[in-house]
Amino acid sequence: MTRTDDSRYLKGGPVAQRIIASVREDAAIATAEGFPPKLVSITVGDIAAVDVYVRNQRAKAALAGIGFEERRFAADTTAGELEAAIHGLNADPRVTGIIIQRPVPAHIPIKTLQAAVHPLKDVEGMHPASIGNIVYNQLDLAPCTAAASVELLKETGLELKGLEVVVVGHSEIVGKPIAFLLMSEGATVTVCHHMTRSLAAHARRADALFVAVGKPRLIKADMVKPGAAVIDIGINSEIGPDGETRIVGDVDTDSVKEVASWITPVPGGVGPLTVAILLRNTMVALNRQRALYRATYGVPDQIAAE
Ligand SMILES: Nc1nc(=O)c2c([nH]1)NC[C@@H]1CN(c3ccc(C(=O)N[C@@H](CCC(=O)O)C(=O)O)cc3)C=[N+]21
Repeated sequence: MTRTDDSRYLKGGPVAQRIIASVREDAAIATAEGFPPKLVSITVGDIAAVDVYVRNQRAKAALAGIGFEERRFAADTTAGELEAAIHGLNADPRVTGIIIQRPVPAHIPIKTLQAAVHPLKDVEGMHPASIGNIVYNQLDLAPCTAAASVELLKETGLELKGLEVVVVGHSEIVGKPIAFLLMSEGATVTVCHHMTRSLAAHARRADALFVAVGKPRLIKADMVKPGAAVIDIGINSEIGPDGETRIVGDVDTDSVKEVASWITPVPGGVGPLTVAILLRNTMVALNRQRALYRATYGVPDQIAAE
């Protein structure tokens, strides 16, 4: 089977546009009903990798009709001060979702911060209660990058039930949630990491290979099964041959695209979809909050009838 280069590329942009268009409709309805969605981003210190993400969040939130507010804290802010700020946002009914941009400075325990976000406002899906939902097969709100990666695999049309999947990288924010999402979809999942003995032997068995470790060109053509789908989640910046800084993933795209049937480009693959999923998660969170509001206060008709 011969395919053009372009048909091998699994691009995130078109899928992201579809999701954002649907979020935009839902956000307009919710706003008209008196529940405007609003996302608050928390950044601690100055990190270039976070800047790109926040810039895209702001732009896409505006497109979708979701309010966006950025709270920037100095690198020497204490964990206590950040927790207090999060508690304030939890209590503010105008705030739908809170996202803590990672990484945070080393003196801040990220898990404590993530756990401080009220589970109903956890649009990142990183609270222990949210991760627990994934384990229990409730998949409507998952960590954004993981959900984006799985969404792109679905674009291939491959049957996930029984699919041999290998995930390289076992981070809490990407690798582990991908493994749980795919297990819930019926895939057979192997998770590899820095202690794995033969990465190549595992990777070569995969019908779908997910890579999220932060090592440029870790995955070469001889580690990929012919016809596989390769989802590259790495974001590494390096100096290109022209002396300019460029972003590359964890996969040696030029060689792997000759072997794989599908490959996500970096940039233009998982990244744009990650932002779209964050906005979709914000609407899921809003709907959960509205359901709780209704359950607590009832609908006007019911109250009048009592
Ligand atoms: N709590 C938390 N959750 C995250 O998911 C998270 C984070 N912190 N910290 C930073 C990293 C990085 N990240 C990106 C997401 C999308 C693009 C993105 O949209 N990239 C586009 C455009 C790049 C560009 O505009 O240059 C692309 O790949 O095509 C980039 C980076 C999420 N992260």
